[in-house]
Amino acid sequence: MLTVDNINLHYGAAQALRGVSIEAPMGKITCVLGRNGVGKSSLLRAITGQQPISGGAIAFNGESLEGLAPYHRASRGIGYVPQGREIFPLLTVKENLETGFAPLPRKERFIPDDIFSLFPVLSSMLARRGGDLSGGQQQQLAIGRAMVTRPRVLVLDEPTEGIQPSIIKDIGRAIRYLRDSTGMAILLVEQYLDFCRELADHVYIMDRGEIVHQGAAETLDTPEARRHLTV
Ligand SMILES: Nc1ncnc2c1ncn2[C@@H]1O[C@H](COP(=O)(O)OP(=O)(O)OP(=O)(O)O)[C@@H](O)[C@H]1O
Repeated sequence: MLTVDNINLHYGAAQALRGVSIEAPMGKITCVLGRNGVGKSSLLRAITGQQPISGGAIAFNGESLEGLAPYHRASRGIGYVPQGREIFPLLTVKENLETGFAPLPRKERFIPDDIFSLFPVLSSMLARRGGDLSGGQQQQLAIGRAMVTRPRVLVLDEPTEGIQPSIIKDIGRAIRYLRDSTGMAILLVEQYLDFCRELADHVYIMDRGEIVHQGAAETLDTPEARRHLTV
């Protein structure tokens, strides 16, 4: 499992994470909910190594990730779907998927077929430029690109942001399939409560840089949980 233990994160003098601890077990979907600006992306940037932490520890299956660059964390099996997708607009869909080869040994440098079964639209658009895809198609491409790296932990930053309902359903289905077929740990941060309630095995709520609630998905319906999620 992925373990985040009591981490702090600062941007200069401003503290974005305060003593955050979460666990993302293998074969489970763990969801971190919170309003804008509470520190959800900072948590994922700490896990993927994009942003250094100023206290605490992050480990995968008991091995510390401390000091490892994002590239090395990807080789250890941490796959990342960043907020806003970060598709390369001038590369084709196929080339975007192939950027996921970077952390892989040579014999694993191929695109797994299940990406195209999950997201058939990608197979019909392999030669199209990433920048010409719709937002929903780009999100599917970003998840596909992370799958190319054969992650053991998949970390997703607001996968439903700006996406139409039918594609949100496809993305939810894909995330469930990945949990059930590969047994990977899935950690996603979201503002969209219904998406998390349907998908998550375990939820955390963040508020102002801290974890303020945790429990099964059904506990999101308690007044105390709601209070942290309403503006
Ligand atoms: N590069 C940065 N430099 C300085 N402050 C930052 C930086 N990135 C984020 N912050 C601040 O840290 C806090 C947490 O931001 P973060 O992006 O982690 O929140 P979030 O919950 O992901 O929000 P959103 O849902 O809007 O993406 C915010 O107050 C934000 O302004």
